[in-house]
Amino acid sequence: MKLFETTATAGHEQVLFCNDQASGLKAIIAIHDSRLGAAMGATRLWPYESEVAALTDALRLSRGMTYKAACANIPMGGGKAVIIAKPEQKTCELLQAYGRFIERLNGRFITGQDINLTPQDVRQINRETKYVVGTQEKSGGPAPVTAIGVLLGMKAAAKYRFGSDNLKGLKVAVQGLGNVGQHLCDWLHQNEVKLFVSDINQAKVSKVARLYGATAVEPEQVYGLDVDIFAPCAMGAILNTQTISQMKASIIAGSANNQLLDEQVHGEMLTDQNILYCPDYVINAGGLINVYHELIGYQEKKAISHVHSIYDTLLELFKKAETTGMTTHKASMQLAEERITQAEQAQMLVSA
Ligand SMILES: NC(=O)c1ccc[n+]([C@@H]2O[C@H](COP(=O)([O-])OP(=O)(O)OC[C@H]3O[C@@H](n4cnc5c(N)ncnc54)[C@H](O)[C@@H]3O)[C@@H](O)[C@H]2O)c1
Ligand SMILES: N[C@@H](Cc1c[nH]c2ccccc12)C(=O)O
Repeated sequence: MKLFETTATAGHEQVLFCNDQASGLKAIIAIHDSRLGAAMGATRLWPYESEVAALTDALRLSRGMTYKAACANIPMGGGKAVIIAKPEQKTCELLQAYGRFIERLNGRFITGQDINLTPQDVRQINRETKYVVGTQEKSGGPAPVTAIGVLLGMKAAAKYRFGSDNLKGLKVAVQGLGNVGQHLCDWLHQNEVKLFVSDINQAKVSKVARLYGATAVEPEQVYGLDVDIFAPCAMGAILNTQTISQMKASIIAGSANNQLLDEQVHGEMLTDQNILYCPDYVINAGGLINVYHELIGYQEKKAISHVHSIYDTLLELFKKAETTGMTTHKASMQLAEERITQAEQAQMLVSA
């Protein structure tokens, strides 16, 4: 892998490889763009099969965070960190060593909880650095608010595609019943949708099926279901040639990051199949919005009202994509770039 070429192509500013021999920590912190402010991005712990896979994940996710912040009108940059480890290799020493690396960045990178980190783990990191947001004690954890954003995004898509944002009676399939997925199912149940759910964890499927009268579906069957909306809330790269070719849904609206395996190829494939795709970093920005509000003095009402902007942003993007003929993904990238340039110019005017 050509490191400088790869990182420069996607516009990354800085990538840090963190080694701590004593605790065995191996982490990568990717700062994609800090033109508008410190780079924000949660930390994921994952037993990557190779270092290249870890770096690739950090690079893709950090770039997504820049676009997520820009589309949500958050004056911050984008970053992401990955710790290469199995969950059972997590120790207090390892997390604290990681915290010291964050602290040394002196506020250039602000992080928090992502996959395989618990609130207790974040507390360990927090012992060594103040640059942590999204804890239970502060804004209360991002997942419930992410789910609200996804629900609003789904409503915007239904409005655009079906003429009404009332979801009642629509068939919705949710893939992944984790922190976000379960909150989303609760909202969807309240909105009287016909719910189909899948997860690789059978206990979660049984719980959600029982709570909300949802129909349980085998993980591999979720793509071909005859539903109106597909909500991917598990892992990335699930929108690929094999899965898209099975799809009957008219709308894709879910929380997972990096849903498109190949942004261009699979973005276009969705358009060709007349499937309205809600760009992941636009619809799943609720969590980022919520933790960002900690930095400006957290008030729940203000944070939720900010999350409501996801609805209008998506409607704007759907229109832009339709009138220009570009994919919704491309339209959202353009919107992000435009907002970053505008905000940068405004900052230059203020400092001149
Ligand atoms: N938590 C947030 O606030 C937030 C914000 C933005 C984006 N996201 C993204 O949303 C997704 C879900 O986040 P989360 O916090 O709920 O994670 P989570 O780890 O709590 O839940 C993920 C769920 O997906 C299931 N899963 C894994 N592989 C699967 C498969 N092949 N088929 C079906 N289910 C599978 C897991 O068993 C788990 O229940 C992730 O991609 C995450 O990056 C989360
Ligand atoms: N992980 C979330 C947002 C998030 C949660 N906690 C954080 C802490 C810092 C920065 C971002 C976050 C996302 O992908 O959007």
